[in-house]
Amino acid sequence: MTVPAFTPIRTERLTLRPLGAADAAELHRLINDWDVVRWLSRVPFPYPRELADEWIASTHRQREAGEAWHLAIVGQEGDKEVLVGCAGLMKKSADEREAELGYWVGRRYWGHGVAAEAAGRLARWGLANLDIDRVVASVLEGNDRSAGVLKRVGLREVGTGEAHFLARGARLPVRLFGGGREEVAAPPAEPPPQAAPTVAPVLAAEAPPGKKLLLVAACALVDSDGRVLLARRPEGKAMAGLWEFPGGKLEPGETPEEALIRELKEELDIDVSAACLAPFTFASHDLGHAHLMMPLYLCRRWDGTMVAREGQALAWVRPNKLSDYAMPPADRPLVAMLRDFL
Ligand SMILES: Nc1nc2c([nH]c(=O)n2[C@H]2C[C@H](O)[C@@H](COP(=O)(O)OP(=O)(O)OP(=O)(O)O)O2)c(=O)[nH]1
Repeated sequence: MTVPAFTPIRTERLTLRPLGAADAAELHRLINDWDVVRWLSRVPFPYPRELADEWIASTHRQREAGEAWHLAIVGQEGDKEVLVGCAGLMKKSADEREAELGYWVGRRYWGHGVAAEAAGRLARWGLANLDIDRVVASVLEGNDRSAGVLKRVGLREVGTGEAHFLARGARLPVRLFGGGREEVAAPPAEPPPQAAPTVAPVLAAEAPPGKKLLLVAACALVDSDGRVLLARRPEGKAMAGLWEFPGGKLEPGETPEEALIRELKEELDIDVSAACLAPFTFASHDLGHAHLMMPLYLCRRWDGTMVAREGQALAWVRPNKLSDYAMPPADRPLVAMLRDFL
């Protein structure tokens, strides 16, 4: 199996990238510090220098096996790249749909929000790109700084437990945290500007009662082998990491067919004519904040070479394998209908 090269993950100030042999000396210098190690469960103290080399090599094997993604947190000092700490996501097994988030930051970089920036981005990246639905973490009782980081990432405290702490040679109480896509969403956006008090009652009176109807047009593209195209919702969108039928929201004044022709061009660079869009079925689903009404079309003919223009992962899937892909809840009945029809 070939594992694609890992594309570094960037935040405003930091880069998360695989560790290399050249990081070992600095990693050792940062982690061989009781104030760092005393909060970490799987790290010995003192930390032998050779362990840094061994551990870095093991991170590559674990990533290739699809079990763990341990990454260097790297910052900039002037024009120099500096190792700041490490962050990782670990699965108990490759087919597990949950990953444990862990991180540490070298003492000299404390107090700058580095851990929350790196751990938050890694958690969102994991939910969008690994086949997981939940991120969990634990912190040693008394480590309030780390509990604060997890809360800023969006994880909720869900209970207590115990874990073995290697450097302390004991089982100790931990606080447990967890969260899914909803909780670990993108950082809160700027609050919308407050409407002037004189205007607000007028707006309220004009707002239609009931839930907003969200109109989305979607398409099952079917190739000559009878496989269906699924696209993965990218990081930053709601339900990131779930697989969906290409498509999108109707813009004002658009028909569903027009919206689909536009979306298929924008997302996949293909040209589709309205005559090739066959109405198939629809989804009607409560999204909480709105009600989704989504016609699903079938399309077997298009022009142009398909390109994932938004960097989204694509998969051509046999109808009987569609249910192996995690999809938004609204799509579940559609999958069953497609399987029966195709
Ligand atoms: N395209 C598509 N959307 C789906 C599917 N299932 C499902 O629940 N949805 C929901 C997810 C979103 O709430 C909504 C689509 O909105 P979106 O944000 O992806 O639409 P868009 O492409 O216009 O995106 P944007 O420009 O607003 O970012 O429909 C599906 O199979 N395909």
